[in-house]
Amino acid sequence: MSESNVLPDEALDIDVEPFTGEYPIRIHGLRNSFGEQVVHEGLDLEVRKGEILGVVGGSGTGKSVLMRSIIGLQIPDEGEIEVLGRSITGAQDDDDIDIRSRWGVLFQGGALFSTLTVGENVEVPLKEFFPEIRHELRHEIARYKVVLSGLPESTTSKYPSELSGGMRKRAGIARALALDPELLFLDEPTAGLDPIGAAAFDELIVELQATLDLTVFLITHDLDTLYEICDRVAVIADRKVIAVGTIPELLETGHPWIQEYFNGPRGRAARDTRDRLEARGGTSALAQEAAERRAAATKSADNAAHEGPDDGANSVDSPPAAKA
Ligand SMILES: Nc1ncnc2c1ncn2[C@@H]1O[C@H](COP(=O)(O)OP(=O)(O)OP(=O)(O)O)[C@@H](O)[C@H]1O
Repeated sequence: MSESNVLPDEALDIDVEPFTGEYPIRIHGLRNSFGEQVVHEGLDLEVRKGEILGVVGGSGTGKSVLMRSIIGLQIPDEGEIEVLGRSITGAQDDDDIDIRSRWGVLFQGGALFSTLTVGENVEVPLKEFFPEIRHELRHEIARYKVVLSGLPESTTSKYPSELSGGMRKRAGIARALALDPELLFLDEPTAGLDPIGAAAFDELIVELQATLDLTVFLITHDLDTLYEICDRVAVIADRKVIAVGTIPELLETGHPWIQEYFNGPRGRAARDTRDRLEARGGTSALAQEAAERRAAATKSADNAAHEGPDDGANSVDSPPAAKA
């Protein structure tokens, strides 16, 4: 990293005590509905500090709605959501320190502003929450976040349309990290990426989690991601979280959807790769082999479906299939 990427310690010297409790996200008795359709009913979930929690469930089971509820974009019918020790459901607009500055979000499509450069996109939350930061420092922070997300520094001045799907996801991560968040929300981050890009993105998430001490809420259909980087997995079915734990713990529940999801052919393949490579050691080797297996899966899926991958904007995969 160049000298210019080193930030002064006081760059984002915001007067907020980091959360020190055990569960930065607590949800109790959540109910969400759209007209007649009840999406969640009596949903409970606790996310542990410092974990990467994978969130899985069939298509339309309400994973994204759950994420939107946690970050205050969806007002629930009932229930209590506490984030970083503060009630989201009871939050007031004029709360002194805006809780939204303490999380970063990567939405499914990346949701970058197409008319802004990558650097300007990263600067958007900085301008919103810290308008007093002088613009040179803001540019510097943006450049730093771009590099932190594994992109060349030159990407800062590029427009989203000039980037590959994988680069756009990384740019989305750079923006999600703009405010040095404690929580990172990712909605299907590897969907639409090529297999090697998906494996590299998994590695990025692990690195960021470890170096920035993040708690990560990760919605995914990608079995490799679940096996390789998630500490625990929460399964949504029947309008609630039916189980949460490590994958071996989930398998002990005997729930048919869980069995089919993790013990189907793709689930077994993901697990075998993980086991083999753990025995050998080394996450890079693991990522490489998983990438090769993903490439093979992609090829066979492409042959079967005769469909090309999209640009990642709205890619949704049906469980129990692994991400193609
Ligand atoms: N704004 C909305 N208005 C009406 N219905 C909605 C709205 N948002 C979500 N829904 C419905 O809520 C249900 C859950 O949607 P959600 O996007 O959370 O599913 P999901 O589990 O993330 O699915 P997928 O895995 O396919 O992305 C769906 O049936 C969806 O149509």
